[in-house]
Amino acid sequence: MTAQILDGKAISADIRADLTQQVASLTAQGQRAPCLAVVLVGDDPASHVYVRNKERACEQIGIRSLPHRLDSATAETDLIELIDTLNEAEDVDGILVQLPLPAHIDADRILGRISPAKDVDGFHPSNIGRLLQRRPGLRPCTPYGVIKMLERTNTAVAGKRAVVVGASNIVGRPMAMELLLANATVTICNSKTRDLAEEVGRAEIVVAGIGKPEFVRGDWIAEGAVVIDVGINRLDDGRLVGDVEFEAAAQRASWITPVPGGVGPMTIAMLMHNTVEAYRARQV
Ligand SMILES: Nc1nc(=O)c2c([nH]1)NC[C@@H]1CN(c3ccc(C(=O)N[C@@H](CCC(=O)O)C(=O)O)cc3)C=[N+]21
Repeated sequence: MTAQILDGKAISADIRADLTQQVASLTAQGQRAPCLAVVLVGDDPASHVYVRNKERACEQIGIRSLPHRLDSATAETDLIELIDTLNEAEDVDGILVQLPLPAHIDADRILGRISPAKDVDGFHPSNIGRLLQRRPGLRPCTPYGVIKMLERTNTAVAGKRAVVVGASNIVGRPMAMELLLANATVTICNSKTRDLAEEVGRAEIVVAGIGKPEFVRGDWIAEGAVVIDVGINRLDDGRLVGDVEFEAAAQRASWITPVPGGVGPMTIAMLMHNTVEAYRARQV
């Protein structure tokens, strides 16, 4: 089998076009535009690129973006003060604090300070807890985007054997909860998993989020599996590769996501989706 490409860029564009229409109809009714506050601490060049991409997506959709670029030496107490101000601001619907934060700032404390109603990343313990209890609030963007991609393959997720490789707080764990919410039979693999090739080989849906270039070998993939690659790794030669050995996996999979142009653009689309959802939930 040779896999069909699951085109995250195209699906993301569809979702963003739909959001553009929704926002246009809100503002045509005289309502204010949704607003996303984006907080960036320090001068990590990759973070600046990501934040610029998020601002561009906002602009395209008609979401107001409110950037806060802070010095890398910013004290944790000052950042907390800013979060509190944004939590209180009537005209701010979503708050995104770009990760990673400088080492002297406790990221968990900051993420936990964001009002759950404005937590468009879906990282707040309250939103994670709601997902665990299958009454989701705002949902983590990357796993939510993966679910939207699976919908596009017309694969029924319910009853499928899904294997998530990686158990991080922002990808693996919430991904497993999303798949369980969709009634898949879910296995979460971690760095101690004994026979990873065997676990992956049983999967009808594989989601890789490990952060190691081409870590999942193509010959582990079962014939006809759907392969979702969340990894984005920049190699020394400048190439961008995922966590899956793409060419070999594509020989066996029914669907596969490319890197770039796969899950990455979906993360941004779902961030925009969450901002509009947070806006709607906050209107009277
Ligand atoms: N609070 C917070 N929320 C995040 O969601 C968050 C974050 N912090 N910190 C950094 C990571 C990373 N991330 C990406 C989103 C989109 C692409 C993306 O669209 N990538 C494109 C282009 C890749 C490239 O050329 O570099 C692609 O995969 O096709 C990548 C990475 C969001 N993150």
